[in-house]
Amino acid sequence: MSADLEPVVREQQIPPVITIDGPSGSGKGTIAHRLALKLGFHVLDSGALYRLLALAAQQHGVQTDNEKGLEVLAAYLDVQFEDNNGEAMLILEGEDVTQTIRTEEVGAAASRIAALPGVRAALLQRQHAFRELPGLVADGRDMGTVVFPDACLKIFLTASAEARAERRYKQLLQKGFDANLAAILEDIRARDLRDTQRAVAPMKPAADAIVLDSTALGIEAVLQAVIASACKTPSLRAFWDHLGS
Ligand SMILES: Nc1ncnc2c1ncn2[C@@H]1O[C@H](COP(=O)(O)OP(=O)(O)OP(=O)(O)O)[C@@H](O)[C@H]1O
Ligand SMILES: Nc1ccn([C@H]2C[C@H](O)[C@@H](COP(=O)(O)O)O2)c(=O)n1
Repeated sequence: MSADLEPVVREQQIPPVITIDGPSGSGKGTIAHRLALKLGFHVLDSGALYRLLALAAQQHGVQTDNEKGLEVLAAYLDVQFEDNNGEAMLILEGEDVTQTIRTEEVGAAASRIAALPGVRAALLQRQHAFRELPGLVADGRDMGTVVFPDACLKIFLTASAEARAERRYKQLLQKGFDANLAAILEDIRARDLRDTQRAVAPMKPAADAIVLDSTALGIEAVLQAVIASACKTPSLRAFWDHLGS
């Protein structure tokens, strides 16, 4: 943090939170990181926590419907989020699993265990712990509705399932993986359905969220739209004034 930003940060009693919720591939993670970098805020990728728990369950032979077993695993989950030249490095029980947790298989397992109320409750405190000065940008499905209902700015980022599948397809090809667009679209639709239809903390925009459809918008245009909303948010004003000066 630069020395001249210190008085701005000292004025904040409770660290401000910006939430970015939305379905898989809507661009939440990309926008959350870009925005956090601009503001010098921390980042919470809450989906990564569900993915880490799903992977740990797989490694320890805990079934995705074993709620009690998953709750215990969540309570003792040994994870670290480390910074690797500006990129998050995810360590599970001492092993770098940054890439391993990004497969569609782990994503689908994460979506299944995320429907269990005990699992969500067990991960709540870990998510709250990310709220530190100078502030936090949190992305997920229920950041604005359940985890940080008092967030000063709530964005719900969406896009058509087709556009999201296309983005994921390109991302996989860029990383050198084999990919099948039709299969990705099917996975995305199945995940949307599970994430929106579950009884507890379903994915939906908070009543006070700004809904942004990025189907026809590039990353830079989405970032500018979010920044425009952030500039109008009173508790973030001092940060933007500082950045502009
Ligand atoms: N507006 C956009 N236009 C085109 N591509 C985009 C846009 N936003 C994000 N992308 C690309 O789409 C891919 C998925 O983005 P990202 O990982 O940020 O989505 P996400 O919502 O966080 O997904 P998940 O919930 O599955 O983690 C990335 O390759 C990213 O560069
Ligand atoms: N706040 C959150 C974040 C994630 N999940 C679940 C549902 C998702 O399908 C899965 C993986 O998330 P992703 O990494 O794709 O963002 O985890 C959730 O229920 N609540």
